[in-house]
Amino acid sequence: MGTSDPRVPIAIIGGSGLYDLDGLEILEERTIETPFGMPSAPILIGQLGDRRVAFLPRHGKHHQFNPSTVPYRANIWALKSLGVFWVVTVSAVGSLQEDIVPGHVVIPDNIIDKTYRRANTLFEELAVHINLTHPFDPMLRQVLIDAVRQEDLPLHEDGTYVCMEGPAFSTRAESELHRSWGASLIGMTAMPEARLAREAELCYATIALATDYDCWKDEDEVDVTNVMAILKQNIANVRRILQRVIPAIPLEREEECDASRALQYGIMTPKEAIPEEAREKLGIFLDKYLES
Ligand SMILES: CSC[C@H]1O[C@H](OP(=O)(O)O)[C@H](O)[C@@H]1O
Ligand SMILES: Nc1ncnc2[nH]cnc12
Repeated sequence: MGTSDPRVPIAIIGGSGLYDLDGLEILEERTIETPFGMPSAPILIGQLGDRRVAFLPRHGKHHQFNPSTVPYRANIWALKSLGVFWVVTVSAVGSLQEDIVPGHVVIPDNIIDKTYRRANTLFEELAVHINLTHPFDPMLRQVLIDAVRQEDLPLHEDGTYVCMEGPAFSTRAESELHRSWGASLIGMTAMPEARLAREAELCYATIALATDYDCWKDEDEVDVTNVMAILKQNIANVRRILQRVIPAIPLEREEECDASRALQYGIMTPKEAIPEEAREKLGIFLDKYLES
């Protein structure tokens, strides 16, 4: 595919245990250099029915990036450069609630960000303040909910995801604290990914698979081997959900997503004060507001 080829409207970002996508007719593996460095992996571009889909394994093909070193900004820039608008992500999460049993699917509706050593904006060279009240898009979440229901899988239709820095799992006291906040899930990757997606005016939602009860319930159970064992048992479910999600995304309703105009009222720095280099680097996001 060259630059004149049709845009790729949908992307799937795979988390732990999901390093490829089945059911796709693979068209190309695209290596994309970005102003933020290389993405986690070359991006697989494929076709499912009449829809083009990009797939990117968040932690790299060989899970070589930990949650703090994932190149989140490069990933978002690369997806934007393909013309992506709809981003569905998959994440393994710990459960903070008794009724979210390992193996259950959750479609989270909010996030508490506890990360502290990740670049958290695309816009370092200017001041941009986006609205992030609902970091997961309601319309895309509904598509995910419907797909999980059709698969008849145990589903929780909302929940707050606490994003911790990691890479170590929580202490018992932290786990109790997160529960006391009323949060449902603990994970390490939703931020800054969701925030950057919004800054890039991408519509974003997540399929979270509970893999463990974190340490508030199962002190000795939270380790990578146990998490991966649950993932292995359930990843076929996630793949089936994705097969339903891709054809169900309402491509014609982009403009109904708040994300499609997230920057409209957010750019504080006047055009004249944005350095030329930044205009070039960030033009993919800003040009529509700065031209004329
Ligand atoms: C493999 S256990 C911890 C690891 O799994 C989750 O990643 P992802 O959201 O990409 O599935 C969690 O956030 C940690 O990064
Ligand atoms: N308990 C947990 N804490 C943080 N990230 C996780 N990913 C899966 N289980 C997790």
